[in-house]
Amino acid sequence: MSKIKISAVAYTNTKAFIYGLQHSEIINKIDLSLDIPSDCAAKVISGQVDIGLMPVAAIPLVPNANIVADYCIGSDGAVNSVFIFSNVPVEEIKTLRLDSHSRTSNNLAKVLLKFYWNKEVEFTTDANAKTDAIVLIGDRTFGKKDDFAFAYDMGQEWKNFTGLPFMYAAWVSNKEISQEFKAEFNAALKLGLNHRQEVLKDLPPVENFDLEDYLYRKLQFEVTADRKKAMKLFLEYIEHLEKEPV
Ligand SMILES: C=C(O[C@@H]1C=C(C(=O)O)C=C[C@H]1O)C(=O)O
Repeated sequence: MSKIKISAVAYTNTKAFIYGLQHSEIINKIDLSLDIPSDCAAKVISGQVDIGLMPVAAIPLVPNANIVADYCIGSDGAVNSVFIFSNVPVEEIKTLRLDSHSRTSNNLAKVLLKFYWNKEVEFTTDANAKTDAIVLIGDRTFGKKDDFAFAYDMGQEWKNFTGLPFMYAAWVSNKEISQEFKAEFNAALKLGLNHRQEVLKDLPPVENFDLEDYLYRKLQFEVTADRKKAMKLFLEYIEHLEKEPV
């Protein structure tokens, strides 16, 4: 039987899931690659893999997309790894550099700036551009909050805006996946979440960053009804962004 190809995120937020997959029988039935989120998205969209930990903003681009697991990368309020870092308060941001690793958080920044903060901002993907503010996600943000005059946690800002939790990435397939495999996959992800203490033991400490708080409290991993509602609302806002004349 050919193996199911899976692309997972290479960040700390996904370590418990990886632990679960690696400590379950399912590891022999999958081809696992670890990628930055934007590459996860590209691989699921192109069909290079069958399942990916897909940035939710890019789910509409996946042919035959299906969420295949009960677990995700989410938060309810602050997540502590998805930021707008800025030299000026948000009211004064005129230019913002997006993060090439991201699909969801770049769009979340656009949605929040336009619909919550009512700001027209110029966005760039040019890594060398000098801007008032930047989007930064994942491990590269750990312990960096104090390096900037302003750090806006976008999980918290989304909660302030909508009252809802958030879902950054979900396990999405681009083809029919058997119930049997889905059940085994879910069980493996759950096993990983139940072994977060082991995961923590293997992580090198990070200055100015509480990894335990991150893995147990800031990150929330369940695909709940409210998180699905948030995803739907977020995707609607993204559509409105795209319909705006430039
Ligand atoms: C919480 C996070 O969630 C993520 C953010 C993503 C994005 O912005 O596209 C995609 C996957 C997740 O890794 C994070 O990376 O810090």
